[in-house]
Amino acid sequence: MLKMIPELNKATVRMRDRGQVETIIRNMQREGASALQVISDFDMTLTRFAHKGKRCPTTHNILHNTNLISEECKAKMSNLVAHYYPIEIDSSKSVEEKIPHMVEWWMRAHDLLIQQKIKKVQLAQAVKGSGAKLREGYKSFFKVLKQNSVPLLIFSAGVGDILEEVIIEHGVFDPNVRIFSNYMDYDENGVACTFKGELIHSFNKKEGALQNTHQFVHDRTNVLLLGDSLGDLDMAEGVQDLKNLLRIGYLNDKVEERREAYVSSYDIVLEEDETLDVPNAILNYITAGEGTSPGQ
Ligand SMILES: Nc1ccn([C@@H]2O[C@H](COP(=O)(O)O)[C@@H](O)[C@H]2O)c(=O)n1
Repeated sequence: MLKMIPELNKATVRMRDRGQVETIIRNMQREGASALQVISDFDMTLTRFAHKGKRCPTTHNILHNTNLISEECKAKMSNLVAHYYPIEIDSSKSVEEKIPHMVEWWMRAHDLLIQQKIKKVQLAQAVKGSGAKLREGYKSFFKVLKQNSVPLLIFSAGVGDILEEVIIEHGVFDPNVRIFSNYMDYDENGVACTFKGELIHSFNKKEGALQNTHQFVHDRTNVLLLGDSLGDLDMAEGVQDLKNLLRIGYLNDKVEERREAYVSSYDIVLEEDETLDVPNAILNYITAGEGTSPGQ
């Protein structure tokens, strides 16, 4: 197997149980593309965490960086990030402790955004040149999924409207891609007036998945899951009759501090890896020879 997927030997890769990873991948390969679906987080998972030493924006930050937002609002949004992001990634706090803070962060940020009277028609232009970058290797990732008709469910606590613009800008909003996220609602003049539906934040994806099982594809029982937070681990909870689940986690920030928690939770951990090399290699392996029996 390792010969077939040499990317698993990259220095950025950590695995708790290499044998188990190999077994899961082999099972998935045996059943092929027709049994597979991919469920992925978006910000800092499909998008880059950093580029040339600079942090890349999340979907919330993209809006922040545009001229659709006043300077006063930008300052307030920055203060929110400075206060709440350290809580989000604090390995000394439990998820239960973090949740009230996350709800507060998202609600305060969404209130600020709605006060800005953002027009839907301005979003595409605003996203262009915002610095949002999908990870290196994204073209191959989206192409292989599209060519093999493998559904990709993007499950994001970001801003869905912005997320869509980012993947449209990159030319990969393909018919097999479905998005489940926080979307804005617009009034009759096309001005954002509220956020629709239940709020999704980084640590309620399990509840979101269980309450929205219709968002998932049910006849594909093998799932490749990609995330960057411990809150992403349960994104496949909405899939019925799940058979094989391989969870790949990007560990982007505070690596030393969070390594243990990530390695004990994700099957494969990618440390400070700005590429999709490993997911791509696994996808290529699974989809290459449906029904064939690959060598070791
Ligand atoms: N006001 C906010 C709120 C959240 N964030 C970040 O966005 C990420 C959520 O999106 P996923 O696609 O990863 O689910 C989250 O991890 C927060 O750090 C933000 O930048 N601004």
